Amino acid sequence: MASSVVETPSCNEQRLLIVGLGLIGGSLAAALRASGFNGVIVACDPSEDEIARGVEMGLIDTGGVTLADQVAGATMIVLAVPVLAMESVMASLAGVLSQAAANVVLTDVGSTKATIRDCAERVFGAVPANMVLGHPIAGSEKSGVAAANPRLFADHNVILTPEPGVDPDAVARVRALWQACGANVLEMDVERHDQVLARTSHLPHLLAFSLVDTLARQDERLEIFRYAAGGFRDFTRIAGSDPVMWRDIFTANREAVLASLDDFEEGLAQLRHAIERGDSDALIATFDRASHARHYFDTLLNKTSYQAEYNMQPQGKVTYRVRPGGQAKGHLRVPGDKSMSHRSIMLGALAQGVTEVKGFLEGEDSLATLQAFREMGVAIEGPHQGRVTIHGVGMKGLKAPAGPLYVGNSGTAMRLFSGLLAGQAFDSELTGDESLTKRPMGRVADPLRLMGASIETAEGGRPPLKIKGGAALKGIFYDMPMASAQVKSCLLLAGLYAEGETRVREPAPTRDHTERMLNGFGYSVSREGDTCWLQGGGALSAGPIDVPSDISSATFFMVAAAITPGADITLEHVGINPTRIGVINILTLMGANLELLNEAEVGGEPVADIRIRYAPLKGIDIPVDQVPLAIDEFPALFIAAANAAGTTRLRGAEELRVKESDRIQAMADGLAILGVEHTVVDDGIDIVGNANAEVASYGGGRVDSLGDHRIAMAFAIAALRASDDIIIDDCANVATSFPTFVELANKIGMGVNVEGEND
Ligand SMILES: O=C(O)C1=C[C@@H](OP(=O)(O)O)[C@@H](O)[C@H](O)C1
Ligand SMILES: C=C(OP(=O)(O)O)C(=O)O
Repeated sequence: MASSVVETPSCNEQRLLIVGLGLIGGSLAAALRASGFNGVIVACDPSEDEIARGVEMGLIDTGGVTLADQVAGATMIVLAVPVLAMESVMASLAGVLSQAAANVVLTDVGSTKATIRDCAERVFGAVPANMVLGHPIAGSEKSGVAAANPRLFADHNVILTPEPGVDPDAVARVRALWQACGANVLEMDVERHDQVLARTSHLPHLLAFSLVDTLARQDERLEIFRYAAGGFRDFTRIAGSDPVMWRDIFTANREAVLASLDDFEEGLAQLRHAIERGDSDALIATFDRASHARHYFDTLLNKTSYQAEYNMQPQGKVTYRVRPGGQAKGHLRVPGDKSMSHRSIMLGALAQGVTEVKGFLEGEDSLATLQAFREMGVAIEGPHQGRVTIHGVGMKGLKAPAGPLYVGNSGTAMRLFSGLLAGQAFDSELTGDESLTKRPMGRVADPLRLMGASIETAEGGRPPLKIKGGAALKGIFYDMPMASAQVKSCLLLAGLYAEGETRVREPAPTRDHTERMLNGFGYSVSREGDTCWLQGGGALSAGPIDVPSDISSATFFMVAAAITPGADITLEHVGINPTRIGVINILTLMGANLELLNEAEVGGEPVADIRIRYAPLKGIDIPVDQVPLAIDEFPALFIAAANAAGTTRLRGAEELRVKESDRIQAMADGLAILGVEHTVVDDGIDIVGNANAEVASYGGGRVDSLGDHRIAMAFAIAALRASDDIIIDDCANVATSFPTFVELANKIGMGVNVEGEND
């Protein structure tokens, strides 16, 4: 991997004047000095002692107490005085500014921006074109120049809030000033800045001041402080901050702080009420939500979350570089089934009682579903190593979420949620990531409307979905135009809330986890032939759920073994529900050596260990009735086809075009790069395989997964039989369904390297 040297941007001001030599002003001087700044640094402060200390510490060249004496020749002036002193300092400055350099730029470090903009307007008539308001988000409970710290701004954010008419060159120079101190510089408008800061900084300071003051006023204060341990210390460190500065901030940012205090008081009142009532579910729900949010915040800070990675690298620039060849050997347990993981949370939340789930998939898709229920007031503990405890709220116990529910990359979640939310008393909105935003939702919105739901979609029936609460749903008979378990499940979930019977006919069998799990929760779902139905108005009762390993994830290793001479892989405890085993049937038809061992039934779902050893494959016409039973497995099966003797033909698979990507085209594009002969048709593809075990089946090259997890993993497996490296772009989404894929791939003897954008 190439290493990259990041150079610290330099600040080229000739003479910097810092007005107010406290912690921030002093640290700015210290940071500039440490960066090798070549200009002169002067300071003005009402305290002669502070100036003398600044000189003695080597932070400033010179300084004094009168602004008029310091301003001559300044190319940049930084106002680092308390917020409420800002206006008088600006007024003094206005009188002497003509002595500064002709190209002087003014900036400030005030923690509130609307008041400072108002001061500038009063003093100068308007914010001058050479004035860039700014705020370094860094501080310390210490004050005074003696506490100056050259690293105070390193890796911290500095928010600039330039007015629309400000000179872009002035903005660039202030940006360079802070970048030289190691800060990340952002821009936003004044109002947004003040709201954000009220919530993230001012409110926590207010609470810390208040808590310490309340305790300190109680009689046994000495006793209390003597015993005060970690919790008190962690929560109240910032109560030691400069009182004058904070008085000024709360005076200046009054409106935004009061609004955030209102929200906080409401939350606190709810907690108080829960404690009074002894409502342990409400307490767990709040604490779990907060604890999860706090951990998520940590992953954002440490940049370990897929979401963070994805947000910070908008093109999802995680690349796999997979070495050609390698082995496929070992015993593996792939993570829990994604379809069942979503459903376990949904039904557990609506049940009476506590549902214990084991084997839950800790992938981004099912975690997003879990979080969405927390946002609707459901107490959920975990996941801890696949274990989740859901404190069901009953069919009518969900609460209106505070904002849109974000379901990430998951079509399953959005479609199942739409049915479930159509039956609620409250309005809701469903949003997702960029890929999900392109997927068709008319297939659920249309039949839900027939049931009486009121749903708005974006143009072309795409997300977001806005669902009106309080609709009186009526059961319908729906003859599905496509074989989709998501549409069927959506309607069954809406049917729980509908009057009468909801019946769904499917044109071909699709996965039946919703029906099985509803039955497992004591809610009767009937089936006759291709039609299933339920009566609305019943209740669910909680019970344990054992989620088996996901056959869709296991597929990548089944194909790995099927194409690699000498391979022998056993996949443990895999779900082999008859509506999911298309991949087993298709690989067997192609000649794969595949055995099911230790067959058993857990929680209403059949499971087995799957052992697969290398045997030469042959091309086949894939039976059309197997298509819905293997719908997510085709990207991997295309790689099997590329290694089989002769042609494999797939038809009747137009649904592949509306998954996380157009999977027919995405695979065809990648196969073309590897040099695999193929022909694309509307509803399928013909792939001509190379099946000589002695030589590689195709070349290497760089393919684009288009952010689709299954495309990424399919091409990774393909490398086992390639002649050269396969480099796969845009792989961050593998974390949605199979977070441990790379680890397991390397465990069986493949060589997958994960490269980030800067490698
Ligand atoms: O119901 C489910 O959990 C799923 C159904 C299938 O989608 P369709 O119903 O759109 O075929 C499948 O592709 C998806 O990964 C999961
Ligand atoms: C199609 C898939 O999932 P979803 O529809 O839930 O996004 C998949 O996992 O392959």
